[in-house]
Amino acid sequence: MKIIKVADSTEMSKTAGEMIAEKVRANPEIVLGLATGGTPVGTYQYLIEDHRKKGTSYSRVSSVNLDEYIGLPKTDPNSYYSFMKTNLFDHLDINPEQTFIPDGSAADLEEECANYERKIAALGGVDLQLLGIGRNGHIAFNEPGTPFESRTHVISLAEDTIKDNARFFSSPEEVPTKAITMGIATILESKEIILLATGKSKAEALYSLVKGEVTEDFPASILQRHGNVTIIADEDALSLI
Ligand SMILES: O=P(O)(O)OC[C@H]1O[C@](O)(CO)[C@@H](O)[C@@H]1O
Repeated sequence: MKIIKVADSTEMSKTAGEMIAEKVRANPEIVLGLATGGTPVGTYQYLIEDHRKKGTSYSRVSSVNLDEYIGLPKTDPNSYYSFMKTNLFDHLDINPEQTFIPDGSAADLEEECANYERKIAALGGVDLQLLGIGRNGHIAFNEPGTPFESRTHVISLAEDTIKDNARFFSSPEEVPTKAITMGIATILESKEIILLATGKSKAEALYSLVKGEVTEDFPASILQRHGNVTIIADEDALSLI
């Protein structure tokens, strides 16, 4: 694993944004795997600025998102569909029909999971996957205990995750308790992974990710077995390493 230590979240966003924009310019048909949460927002702002100033084009890029809440309509500001439109897609020249997010309102969720896997396969897999990390070690919404061989599936969110994500909602009771998430095996098939983290609250998680035992109790630990992972994190998040 390659670790890039930066001063703060602004520098992290710039470093990650530059890497991603460069890869898009090198391969205009790249398949990007995209993440939500607070951490990647600055990176998306960098990509938008780079698109405006340098003209990096996303017209032939495809994207697949990691996860989506179940039970929120797409139009809800807290759905990841809305998050991606607001924070990224509406500001790029990406074709909305080439952006894929699991449908958390699908009538048949199992079928939706199988369809999502088929979509990723039809795109030829993910070239570059952006990841955040939960304090409990989740990647996407793969909570502790999720099998490493899992593919896109429905998951019940851990109490910790509901508490952590309550900051985006008016109250913890409004946080959905279930989600569709790409599986761990699905994520591991990405050709390249960039994981972002900032702040002291992620320091223990980064320690376990880099130095801990590879165990399903800490899903992100499996990244030790992937051959092309770059962690971009600030000094606080890397303070235990
Ligand atoms: O970036 P944040 O908001 O700390 O979230 C970390 C992780 O948690 C999630 O938001 C899911 O809870 C992921 O999408 C993200 O990678």
